[in-house]
Amino acid sequence: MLTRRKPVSITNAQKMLTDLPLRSEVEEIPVSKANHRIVAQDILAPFDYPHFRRSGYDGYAIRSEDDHDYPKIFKVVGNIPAGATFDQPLGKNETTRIMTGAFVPDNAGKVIMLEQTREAADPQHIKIMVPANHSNITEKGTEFAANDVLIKANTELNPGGLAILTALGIQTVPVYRQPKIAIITTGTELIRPNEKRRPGKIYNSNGILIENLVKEHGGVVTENRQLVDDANLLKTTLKSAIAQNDIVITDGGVSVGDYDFLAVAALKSDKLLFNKLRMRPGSVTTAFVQDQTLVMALSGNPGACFTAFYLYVEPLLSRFVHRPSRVVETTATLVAPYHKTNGFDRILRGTITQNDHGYEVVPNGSDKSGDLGNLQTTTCLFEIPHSNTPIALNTEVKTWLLPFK
Ligand SMILES: Nc1nc2c(c(=O)[nH]1)N[C@H]1C(S)=C(S)[C@@H](COP(=O)(O)OP(=O)(O)OC[C@H]3O[C@@H](n4cnc5c(N)ncnc54)[C@H](O)[C@@H]3O)O[C@H]1N2
Ligand code: MOO
Repeated sequence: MLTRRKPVSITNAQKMLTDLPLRSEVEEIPVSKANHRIVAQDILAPFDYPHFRRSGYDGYAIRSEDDHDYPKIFKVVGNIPAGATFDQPLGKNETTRIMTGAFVPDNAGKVIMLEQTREAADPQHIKIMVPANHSNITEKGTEFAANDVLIKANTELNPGGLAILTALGIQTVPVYRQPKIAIITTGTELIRPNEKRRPGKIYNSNGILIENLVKEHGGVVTENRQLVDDANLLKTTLKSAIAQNDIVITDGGVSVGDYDFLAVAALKSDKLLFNKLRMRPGSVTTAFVQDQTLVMALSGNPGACFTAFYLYVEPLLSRFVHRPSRVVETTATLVAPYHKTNGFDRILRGTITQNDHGYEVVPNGSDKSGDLGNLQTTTCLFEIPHSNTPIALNTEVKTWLLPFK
């Protein structure tokens, strides 16, 4: 029997998901594996950085009190390559040859660059021609004092951050655990890429779409199953995916058809959040909680699947790791005509450009739920609000900028 569904606005659906608690946890992982992970607490410097005085140039280290009356001959009492140390204090008008990055003797106050020196008659001596304007020494603790914050909590690490941690001798870092995501695509019409094309069958494009969207946004895909439409098979697959993952994403079988078994699972679930949205494409997007695990049931239509991923799933993946959503909501001026009217808010795949006045948006080809030709080139989604009359040109429309585009 057909059950009437209660349509929910995009904003309300997003709020229902935002209010849902997620199982965020912290784990300690090697810094070498932490690129793009979100740091779970302030990371403090374990020591002053640099932790010894370092020469900024290849040259000669001298005492500050000898730094006058040039040109002047100094006695060379040592040679300090990078990586070595030098314990003996410099005496009056004594110097040591020193290389960039090398340990500066404790009582040296300056490094004179090689270019400002000349060989003396005696190889044990060097002639320094002019004074240096700067000490040319990087003092201990110049960049960080011990206990300074190196990386703030909730920061996404990047290669630069990994370098900072490594320079400070930090080998592991506490980060938010990545959400474990199971993907279940459904449909007896689906075939795999290596299968022969035949009438009635289509290649499963949403499976690879969702898997890579999830990975791009920091989820770990634990399984990506493709099921024929079979109520029992779905039931057992769903049960095991729910038990082992933080979020389960399903695709297809969520409308009102004879084989739409996900729609049935949603109605029987512990908590149905929504199974009809006031938006198109993606009106059938459904969310429910079963055994404390969220199931996001996306439409089988590729355009709807793509749209709903960005509006509902990406924010969940970001929130799981305490990162702001990468789908940035803004407004843009609609600068191409759009004549269709809709009872539901229509979300168009668009192309965004920025000029001195702000963003401008135009539809990027088809707005059809079942079309996928524009998924590669779409840079934003934007909303044509429901109305009986066509939207006027140059109206400001709600727009979501898509990441990785
Ligand atoms: N009587 C009604 N029929 C439909 C309604 C309705 O309200 N009443 N809603 C329509 C809308 S809107 C949508 S959207 C679709 C949603 O259907 P489902 O989410 O249940 O998805 P399916 O029926 O399984 O498939 C829809 C479409 O997408 C193709 N598909 C499915 N899986 C994949 C995949 N992995 N990769 C690529 N393409 C896929 C599938 O073959 C269908 O063509 O329902 C309308 N019907
Ligand atoms: O719900 Mo469908 O995705 O509008 O076309």
